[in-house]
Amino acid sequence: MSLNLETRDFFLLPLVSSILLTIVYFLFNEIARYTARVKGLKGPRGLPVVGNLHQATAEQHRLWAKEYGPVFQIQLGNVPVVVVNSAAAAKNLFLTQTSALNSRPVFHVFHKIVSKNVLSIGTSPWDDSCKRRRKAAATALNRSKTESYLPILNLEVTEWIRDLYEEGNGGALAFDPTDLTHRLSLNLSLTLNYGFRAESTKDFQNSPLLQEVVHIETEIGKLRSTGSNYSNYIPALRILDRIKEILHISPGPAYGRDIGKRRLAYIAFLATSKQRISKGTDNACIQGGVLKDPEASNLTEEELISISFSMMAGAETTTPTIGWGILFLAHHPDIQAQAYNTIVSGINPSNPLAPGSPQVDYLMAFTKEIMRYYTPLRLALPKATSGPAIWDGTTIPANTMVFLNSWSCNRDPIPFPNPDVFKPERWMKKEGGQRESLSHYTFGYGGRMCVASHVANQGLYMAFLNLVARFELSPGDGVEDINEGCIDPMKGIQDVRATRAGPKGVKVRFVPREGRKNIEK
Ligand code: HEM
Repeated sequence: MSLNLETRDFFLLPLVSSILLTIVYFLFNEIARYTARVKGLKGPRGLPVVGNLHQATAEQHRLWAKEYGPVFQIQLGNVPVVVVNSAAAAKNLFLTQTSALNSRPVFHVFHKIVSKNVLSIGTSPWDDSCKRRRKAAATALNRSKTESYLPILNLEVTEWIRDLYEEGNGGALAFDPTDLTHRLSLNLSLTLNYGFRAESTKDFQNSPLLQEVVHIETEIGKLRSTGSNYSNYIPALRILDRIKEILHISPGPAYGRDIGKRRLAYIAFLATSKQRISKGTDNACIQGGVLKDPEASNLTEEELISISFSMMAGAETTTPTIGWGILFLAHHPDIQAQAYNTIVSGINPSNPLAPGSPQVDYLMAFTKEIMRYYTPLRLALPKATSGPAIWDGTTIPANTMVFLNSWSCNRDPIPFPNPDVFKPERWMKKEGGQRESLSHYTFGYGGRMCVASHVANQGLYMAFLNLVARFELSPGDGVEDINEGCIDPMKGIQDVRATRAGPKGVKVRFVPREGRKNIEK
């Protein structure tokens, strides 16, 4: 009998102590979570331990703004996050108080495991080095430099059009264009950044380095994601991850470390750029611009690599934006016809990119409206306060994480009346030209806004312009292809928790307007 009791105690004691320890941990953790909140700012509290982690989507934040006001706080595990949801609030915080809201948060997974040594600009907290890197990249990508990149954009878009023609067998077959669009985006990033590209689809598929870049960028996107990677917000999960790694149950942090190391292979691109510049055989490109800029001569090797990382990350956002645009056009023959008619009436439709061709206002307005309506980066990139900021009398302390809900700002009825209606005309002046005073929030806002907005905007415009001028688009024949839900910015989204809001891959038919001749021009 006594032996039995001892045996039971042997098993009971550790069990009871671990249950007690867990309870104590949860109690202390809940106190920590409670005290971490921004004092005086309303917001949903969510569940114990996870807070609002399971609800953290841009659309949910937009709905909460109706209840808690345009600026409120959520809690991701232990971390309070201030969410900014209206155009006026964004102006008040990110523009009027820029210096307090210029930083980026430090995440456990990305900053301490994946990218310990070199950070891209978009993930760097604000300091002198970040300032230098951002200035160098912004100079190489400003409005006037964008002009020198037009031939690159033209070449890539023309190749993409040819690919769409070939893949669809001249309009006979419907197909999902995501892969081809991804290649366009990646080639754009490579050429813009380093001045060289994959010459053909074959080159692209056969190059282990390019295939590696595609894989690494996709994985980096996941490891950077603010909506997943729960160990960023729940410290206990970090211990569990480590245990799983030691017991070989899952790769755990080792996977992130490996991806981070493999990303450093992009140094090979940088070395090629440098060689070409020293031989005088370089083409206009961002790295060339940075390397030749006397003001950027003090950049260290790590800072140059950081700029490379930042440029490659941009490719990931171009693909979903073009993806939505293609689907929208395929399902809206009316808008397609209007866009085509404005091209025909304005410039030669078979060569809309001829040098000197005037900008087609309706197509530029269409480009902006696609960006507003779908908002591919719905929570922009996470920001952090570098000093105290004030909202409506409440102090948001330094080192608080802040989300700009671009999706919600783009649905703000004050700058955008009837925000749920797709209306390119909202961007155009009655007397012609664009309404320069109006801007969407898709490139972010304030001191850390996208440095490549001019180039990205021009690239998207050229893609849509060529698409409409060359093809008549229509949905494929499958049930999913014709379902109108696929162009709904909420129902049609591939993964609502992903950082980038891309469409589900559905099929589209690209029928050439004037047959092969038009494509070859
Ligand atoms: C459709 C295309 C693109 C969209 C929608 C987009 C959007 C954004 C957004 C929302 C941010 C964060 C802004 C903020 O925090 O306020 C950002 C930052 C950034 N983007 Fe883009 N981007 C695009 C293309 C690109 C491209 C092609 C490049 C590079 C060539 C690029 C380079 C950057 C960099 C370096 C930053 C970090 C800026 C900083 O932290 O100071 N982006 N972008």
